[in-house]
Amino acid sequence: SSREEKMSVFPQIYLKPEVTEYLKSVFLNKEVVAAVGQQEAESRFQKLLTCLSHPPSYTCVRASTHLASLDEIRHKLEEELKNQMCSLSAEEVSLQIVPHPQIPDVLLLPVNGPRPVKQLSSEVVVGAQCGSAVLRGAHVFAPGILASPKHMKVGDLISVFSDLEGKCTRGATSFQGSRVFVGNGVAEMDRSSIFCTDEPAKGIGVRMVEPLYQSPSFDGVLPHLAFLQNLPSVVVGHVLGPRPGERILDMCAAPGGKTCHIAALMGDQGEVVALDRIRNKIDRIHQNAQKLHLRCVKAYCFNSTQAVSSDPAQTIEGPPFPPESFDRVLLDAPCSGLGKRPNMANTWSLKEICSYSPLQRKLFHAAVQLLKRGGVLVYSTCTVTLAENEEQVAWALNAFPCLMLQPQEPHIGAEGMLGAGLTPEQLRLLQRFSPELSWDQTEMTSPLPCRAGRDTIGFFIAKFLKN
Ligand SMILES: C[S@@+](CC[C@H](N)C(=O)[O-])C[C@H]1O[C@@H](n2cnc3c(N)ncnc32)[C@H](O)[C@@H]1O
Repeated sequence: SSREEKMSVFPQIYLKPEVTEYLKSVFLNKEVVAAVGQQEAESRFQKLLTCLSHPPSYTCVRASTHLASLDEIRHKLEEELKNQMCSLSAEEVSLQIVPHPQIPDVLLLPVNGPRPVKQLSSEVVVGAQCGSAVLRGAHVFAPGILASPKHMKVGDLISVFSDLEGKCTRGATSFQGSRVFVGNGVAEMDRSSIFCTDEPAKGIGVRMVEPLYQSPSFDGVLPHLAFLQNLPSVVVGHVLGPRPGERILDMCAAPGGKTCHIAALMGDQGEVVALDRIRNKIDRIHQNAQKLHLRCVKAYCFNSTQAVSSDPAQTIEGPPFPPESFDRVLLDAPCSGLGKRPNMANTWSLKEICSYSPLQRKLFHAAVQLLKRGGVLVYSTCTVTLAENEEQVAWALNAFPCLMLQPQEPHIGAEGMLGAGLTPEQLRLLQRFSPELSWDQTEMTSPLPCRAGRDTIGFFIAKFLKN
């Protein structure tokens, strides 16, 4: 269709063939095929592979409504971004910031793209992660640069390419492997200050002037009021529903996006305990909490599978904790991450993709023990497999008879996917963000708030009550 041509500028996400086969068997499982037919199931799977390599059509900002009203934040943001864009030509400045109709602390900004941009002969190659950030409005930071022309000088106009499979060596002068064009920019550093320094280079290396997908760059813009976060991640905080004064556990918290949201929803009253296994990621949680003026966050480096204390008289403040210590627990589990967008290539083996389920169950065990009776447990992932989502729910309901699925508020994603043996009522209680379901109906002309509920990263949320 013409929309396909307009929307799909990148090839489908590249996965190892064994991973593609596996995912196909998931999306074309017996229950799904029986319900929608072979052809529709196949079509959804192909759309999934296509939309994963493309960025969502809007940028989602979580507004610090614990510090100012949404309207104030929207006006300030408009001012800031207008200043930033004054260098662009008048017709390019069409700034539209829209509040989400169902989520009281979300502002949406449309992404303009894909735009027709001409490739130049001078080329910079960046890592895939950097390339994805550029597609979501970022400039190129020096550490992301892998290859640059031999004589690149400040002010040179260059095309930026993303290295899909991580094959480009740092410091190369050219690269012919698989890569995609993400736009044009102006070099802010010359080659020698990027590669020939004792310390790793810092700051913007290439300022994007003609990005393929254009959205305002949020680097340093109102850092205490505007936090970039994927829409489903913001939904998680609301579904957890923390209240002022409660004690909340965020078991896999770094870099703390959801932790800070939870603290903000509590008006910074109570306690949010944030754990993560990786030490240097704990600093990021502290930095984010400080940036957003939140004091009720306590972050610890800890393996959450060991977070339950066997000593019921445990009195120290930090982990491990006695059973039934928390009013609510968030398990935003480490996962295969296959829902992330844009993601043009994933070089993982099937074994790696399938390695998360046992860890998720261990974490789930600890989560259930640490939760008070009458408390709420939210389980979430940013992946699309059944094994890490609906099958984990089926397992949990069986392993912990005290758990009951709960309705979610807001519920803007689809329901759970068929194939894990859950009942229709159970599936309706689950929230699965499935961008493939509306990839070619999500007209760019349809109103932004409508698009925003569907054109998201792939994501999954389950909410339980412990009796
Ligand atoms: C999906 S990310 C969390 C994102 C975070 N909730 C946010 O919204 O910013 C999963 C995190 O789990 C952490 N992790 C993995 N295994 C863990 C374990 N056994 N205990 C604690 N944290 C773990 C990883 O280091 C990673 O930061």
